[in-house]
Amino acid sequence: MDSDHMECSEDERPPSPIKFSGTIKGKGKASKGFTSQIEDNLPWVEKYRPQTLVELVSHKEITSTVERFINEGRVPHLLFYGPPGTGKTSTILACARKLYGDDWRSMVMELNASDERGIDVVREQIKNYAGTRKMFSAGFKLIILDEADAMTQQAQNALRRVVEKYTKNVRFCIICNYVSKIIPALQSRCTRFRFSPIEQDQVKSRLDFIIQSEKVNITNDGISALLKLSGGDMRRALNVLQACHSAYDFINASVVYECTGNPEPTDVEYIVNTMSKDEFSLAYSNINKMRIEKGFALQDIVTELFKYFLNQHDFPAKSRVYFLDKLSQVELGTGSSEKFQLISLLGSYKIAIGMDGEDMVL
Ligand SMILES: Nc1ncnc2c1ncn2[C@@H]1O[C@H](COP(=O)(O)OP(=O)(O)OP(=O)(O)O)[C@@H](O)[C@H]1O
Repeated sequence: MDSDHMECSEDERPPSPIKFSGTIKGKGKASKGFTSQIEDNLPWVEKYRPQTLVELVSHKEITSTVERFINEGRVPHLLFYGPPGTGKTSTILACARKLYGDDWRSMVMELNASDERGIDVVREQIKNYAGTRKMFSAGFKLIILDEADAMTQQAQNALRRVVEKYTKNVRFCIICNYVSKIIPALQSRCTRFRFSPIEQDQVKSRLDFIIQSEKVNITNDGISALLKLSGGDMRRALNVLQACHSAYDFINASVVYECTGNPEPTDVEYIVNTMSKDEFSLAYSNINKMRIEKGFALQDIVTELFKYFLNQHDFPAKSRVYFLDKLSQVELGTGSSEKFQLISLLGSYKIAIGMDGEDMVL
């Protein structure tokens, strides 16, 4: 069965002004016991990683299919793909717990395929691990191969033979963001499951639970901003929430935007205003000044403008299509000078609003 659910989308996030270190301290919890203190210091993504398939708030069709494989004792090699933070690793770890119970760690080997030591080391580890045969309740061991899309074609070809050779006593779960980077021969040996960005209401239900458990003081508009910025990436939602909670006693939308370094809706309005009303060089210096003062990456401005104009139905359709196209070109050009990109963005906007002629239907 092939459960394809979405296209992978690139997700390059800007550096956040308040960096999430993973060692954020709990607030006012010094009197707690040692175990609680360790728990308090855990990143929430780990503290609240679902332990069972039922606890996963999304992709129920995937979890129920995999659960059926486990119950029927017919687990195939698996290929989980999709954008970051959508529960691929959490799902396979929950499967491991279901398969092996409390002893799951001794039955599972987790490898990062992008490991700098290269495929030879990875292959050697797999061989050593897969080659040792034991009797287990499930009858096979599990090897989780994360970030498999970072492997070269050559390495993937080598892996193909390893998968074949040890199928008797090992199941592989290959995890990646971009399935197109996995060679067809490896794909065809696996049952593929596509993890789409998590629905907003599902992210919200998990956030609500954690907000209550951690007694986070957050407004509704703060939660909405979190949902909007996370774009279906649960890891990002939890990391930003924890970073905000550790830095502020009270969280609203502004705090969330400040924490992530993303432009607020009022900033976007300001940018659109100056682009529309001011002449080229003044608009350029206004946006540049704001960008430097507020520490925005140009890519974030581009992303926000893209979302803004996508829904700007008052804007003539022809101009809108032209500008959206130019925005995506600027986005693709990330890495070149931000100054030139901003000039190009502004120039495209001026051309777009100067466009006459018949309108198009979008
Ligand atoms: N469906 C879900 N239900 C509840 N929490 C989730 C879910 N998916 C993800 N999370 C939370 O987000 C964190 C990151 O998820 P996970 O590591 O499973 O993502 P991933 O898809 O493997 O990401 P990547 O591709 O970056 O490795 C988890 O630790 C968990 O806290």
